[in-house]
Amino acid sequence: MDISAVNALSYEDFVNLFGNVVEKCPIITAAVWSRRPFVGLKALEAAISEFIDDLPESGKEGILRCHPDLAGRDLQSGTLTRESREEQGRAGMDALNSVEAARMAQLNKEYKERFEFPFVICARMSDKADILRQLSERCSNQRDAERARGIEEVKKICRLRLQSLVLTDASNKL
Ligand SMILES: NC(=O)N[C@H]1NC(=O)NC1=O
Repeated sequence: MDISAVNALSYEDFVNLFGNVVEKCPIITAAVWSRRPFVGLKALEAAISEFIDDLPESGKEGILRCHPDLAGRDLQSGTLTRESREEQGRAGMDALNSVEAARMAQLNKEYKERFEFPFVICARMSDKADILRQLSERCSNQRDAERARGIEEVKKICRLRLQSLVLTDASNKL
């Protein structure tokens, strides 16, 4: 799918296709449609980043709170979004042994108690050992730094989701 095809999409089709590039935040996609025409995929990505950066801190925390825990309840009950299921699966989150699963659950809980939003990391750029290590390390960060770090991870997830949609045949579903 080239950028002229992206620019030609109605807002309904645009939101259908790109609505989950930021997890469970289709409002972001719906808002950036107004920024067409995009000169390329990077410009679309930049428009999403700018929208996020312009939000108040509470809005950024809201985005983080829309993310499911890694190896959490949604994964166990099969209620993850398709994108999140693939990402968590690739990082081995669906194949933790009982010791790893207990550690992940405990650290996710500690993280949420400390920051009041979930730990977010771009799972496709990590593996389970790295995720556990970073989760443990990031638990001792300051809240502001951790909010900013989580948002940087959201942007990495978004970039990879956009690339998979535009550079593969997924867009043929339109
Ligand atoms: N909590 C969290 O990081 N969730 C995610 N990360 C990712 O790459 N996909 C997700 O759903």
